[in-house]
Amino acid sequence: MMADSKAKTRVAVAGLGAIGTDVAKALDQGIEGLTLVAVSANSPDKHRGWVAELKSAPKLVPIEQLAEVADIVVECAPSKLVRSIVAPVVERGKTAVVLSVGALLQNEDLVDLARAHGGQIIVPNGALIGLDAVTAAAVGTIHSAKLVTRKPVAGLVGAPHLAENNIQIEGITEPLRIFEGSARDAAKGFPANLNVAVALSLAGIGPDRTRVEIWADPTVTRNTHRIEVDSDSARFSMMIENIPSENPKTGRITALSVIACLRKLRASLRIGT
Ligand SMILES: NC(=O)C1=CN([C@@H]2O[C@H](COP(=O)(O)OP(=O)(O)OC[C@H]3O[C@@H](n4cnc5c(N)ncnc54)[C@H](O)[C@@H]3O)[C@@H](O)[C@H]2O)C=CC1
Ligand SMILES: O=C([O-])CC(=O)C(=O)O
Repeated sequence: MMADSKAKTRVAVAGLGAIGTDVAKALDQGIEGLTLVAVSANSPDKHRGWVAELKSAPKLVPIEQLAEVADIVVECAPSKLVRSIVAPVVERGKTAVVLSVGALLQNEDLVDLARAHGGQIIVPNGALIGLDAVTAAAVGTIHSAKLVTRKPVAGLVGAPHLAENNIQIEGITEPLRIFEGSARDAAKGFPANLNVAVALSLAGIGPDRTRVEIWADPTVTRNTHRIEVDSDSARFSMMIENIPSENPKTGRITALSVIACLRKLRASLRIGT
């Protein structure tokens, strides 16, 4: 017998930008076992038209209300809002899917909060490749983990690290290494660009031991991430070249990764860790 809508897990999307819009539309198109019940936007009036036309017609509510109406809240908002979106969710023993992973480092107690209340924080692969292999290797011992990111200039402008260190990238004609250091420092210096570094570090050996290099590269049109991991079970390196979405800082595959992650939650066949 088919499960009726009452048996479906209720999902809400916080932030209707490059990622959130695609995720909300995919949920509305149908994901096994899930139903879209609410969305949040900074300027609700801008979104009222298309949201009302969705089959599910989710409510447009402020982020503070999402945890009350949904079982799963997908955070796709600016990183400064992570705490206000995620805390009420995990406090109720519910699930938060977090995209602004970089901000988890300044809000590590959210994980404790989730543990204390039986909630869960899920970090999808997002724009990165290989977190399944990294989490598997981390069951054993990872000796080293490194991320090398190359982005077109448009994917990096405005990052605090550039202003703080007086680094000019507009108009460069050759690749320029603009950062080398830990994932923790990469997240501070590039809060809207380097969620991938923090995701890799949380999957593996943590933000202080995970090394990161960032290049502003006028020769690439894609956000390119290469991970290199050496462990007692395997050595691997993988590269992903992301086509930017309408937000040049965000790869198109990020929203697809969230959709794939949501599909896995209730799918009858689940592939990959
Ligand atoms: N984990 C990963 O691999 C990746 C993570 N990200 C991160 O995911 C987050 C979302 O990324 P994008 O969708 O590209 O950003 P975006 O800037 O396109 O969208 C964010 C949306 O949140 C909205 N917003 C702002 N204040 C709000 C409020 N008070 N209530 C509701 N909505 C509000 C904005 O108006 C905007 O539409 C960012 O923090 C980004 O850094 C981005 C790419 C990859
Ligand atoms: O890590 C991020 O925040 C975004 C990113 O590099 C990408 O989309 O390729």
